[in-house]
Amino acid sequence: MAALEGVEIAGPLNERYDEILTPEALALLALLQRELGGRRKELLAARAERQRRLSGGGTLDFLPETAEVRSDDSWRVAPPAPGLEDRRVEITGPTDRKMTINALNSGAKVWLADFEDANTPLWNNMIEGQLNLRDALDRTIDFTDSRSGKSYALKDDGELATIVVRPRGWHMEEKHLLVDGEPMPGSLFDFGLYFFHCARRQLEKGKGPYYYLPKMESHLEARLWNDAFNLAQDHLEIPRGTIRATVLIETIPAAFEMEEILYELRDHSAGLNAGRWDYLFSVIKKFRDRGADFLLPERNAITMTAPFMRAYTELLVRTCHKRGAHAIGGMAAFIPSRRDAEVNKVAFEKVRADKTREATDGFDGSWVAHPDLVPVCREVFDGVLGDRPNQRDRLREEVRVSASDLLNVKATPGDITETGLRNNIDVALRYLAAWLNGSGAVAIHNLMEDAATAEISRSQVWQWIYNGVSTREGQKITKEWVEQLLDEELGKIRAELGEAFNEPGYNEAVELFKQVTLADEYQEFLTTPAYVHFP
Ligand SMILES: CC(=O)SCCNC(=O)CCNC(=O)[C@H](O)C(C)(C)COP(=O)(O)OP(=O)(O)OC[C@H]1O[C@@H](n2cnc3c(N)ncnc32)[C@H](O)[C@@H]1OP(=O)(O)O
Ligand SMILES: O=CC(=O)O
Ligand SMILES: [Mg+2]
Repeated sequence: MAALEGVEIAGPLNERYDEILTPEALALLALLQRELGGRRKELLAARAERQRRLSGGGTLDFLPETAEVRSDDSWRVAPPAPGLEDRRVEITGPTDRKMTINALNSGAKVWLADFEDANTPLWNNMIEGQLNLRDALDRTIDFTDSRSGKSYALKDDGELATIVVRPRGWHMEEKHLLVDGEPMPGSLFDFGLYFFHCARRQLEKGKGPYYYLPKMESHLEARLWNDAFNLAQDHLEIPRGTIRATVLIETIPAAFEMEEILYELRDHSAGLNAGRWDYLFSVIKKFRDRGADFLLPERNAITMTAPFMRAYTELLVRTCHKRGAHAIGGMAAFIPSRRDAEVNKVAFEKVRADKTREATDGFDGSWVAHPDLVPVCREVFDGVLGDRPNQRDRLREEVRVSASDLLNVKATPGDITETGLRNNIDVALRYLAAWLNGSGAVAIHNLMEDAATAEISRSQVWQWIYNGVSTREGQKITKEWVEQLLDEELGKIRAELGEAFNEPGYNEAVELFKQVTLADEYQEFLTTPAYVHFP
């Protein structure tokens, strides 16, 4: 349907979707795409070019052409915006109606409202998520669970978390909105719709339009975001610098450009976050064909104390605080259970230890995946921060991190075992089945799984096959063996789920799994071929 000159909506217009896809909102999206879409494509091509260099034996290093940005001590990012001074606990999660209310009520300082790792980009999820955010700001959101009869409503405004929206990354497209015949970039679609509908609503409440920016690979990608912000602010006559964005440093190339990323976004910057799961995925992806020097142990064996992970988080805190920016910690994957006291105990202990390390290292706050973990994270940061809203004054000037520290992957302790291989297969299958069914975040074996963690699982399998790796037990990992284990793991899931086993869903998951692990060519993102499965 042509909604505006050159703009076509190719998805169904369900109830209330016209409240989000208004001609004025679509005009902003078209402007963003027409002005910035070409540069987005060039930057994606630059990613591919960098990959060719890495696959050819190249390396990553701090950029000589931006040395001045790093050595110039005079610049700082903008001061924290209202609602973002104190970020000691941030809860993350998808934007369905119940989770929206639960997250806002959770007692966390910030809610990362997720259109990305924790979300399946079904058309319905994208538009209804925008409606839920707008309804939450208008306080017209409520929800009654038809099964339990439980009703949900927002607490008073003063008790709610500050909303920070995470749009999709630069690589994804929203195929249900075409501008001049081309799919709209998912990033600009999510950013633009939230900005159009909620920027003024947020300002009226004394806060602002805030974002988390995922999966960037260079400071030039940050510059593109900054230009999108200026374009959108000018278009709606909202002063430049009103938007604030926290960038996830979750790719290995971006770790070499942290300071430049802050610089590009300095008038809009709200700091950096250590997105550990995508970071691990990126390390595997970028060096997937480089043999033993870049082989990590199986995913459950890799911890934040591995030397290359410490180098990255230490550098992140140091860089942020040098520039007056917040440094926010990442996600410990342990999920509590309200039904199993032992699972709960383990989750609390693990999360407490993780948050303690972060708070001691100088982070200003951190993420949790579940409301029951909010008090754990808050207590730990209260212990370090006391009444101070953050510890940006802890400069960590003693930290020294070199390029080789960031790339020191092979010093990571741990093994590759048959159990680890089976776990990667099992988790990837279960996650893919859930994702295709519309859930982008799920608890599997008491761990939070989302797009980033699933990327690690499937990339490890591809990397082990490609590099002819043998398990600790001495068995070589081949396509044939993986296919055999795939059948076995699928059989176990079928037996465990019984009648709940969704045969067509798992068949699709298996097909996708094979596509992203057994094909000779590596797929850059699991979600790209997966998205093709949606109408
Ligand atoms: C790598 C990264 O990017 S990390 C960030 C992205 N990942 C995420 O955001 C994951 C967020 N977490 C989640 O989605 C969920 O916690 C899951 C899927 C892992 C587990 O969810 P569930 O199985 O529903 O957990 P559980 O049954 O214990 O939930 C208990 C209650 O807490 C609520 N809840 C759980 N997690 C969240 C959350 N993140 N936000 C809001 N509410 C939540 C549930 O809705 C449920 O509410 P109810 O009692 O009113 O029905
Ligand atoms: O988005 C966060 C991550 O760890 O990935
Ligand atoms: Mg991520």
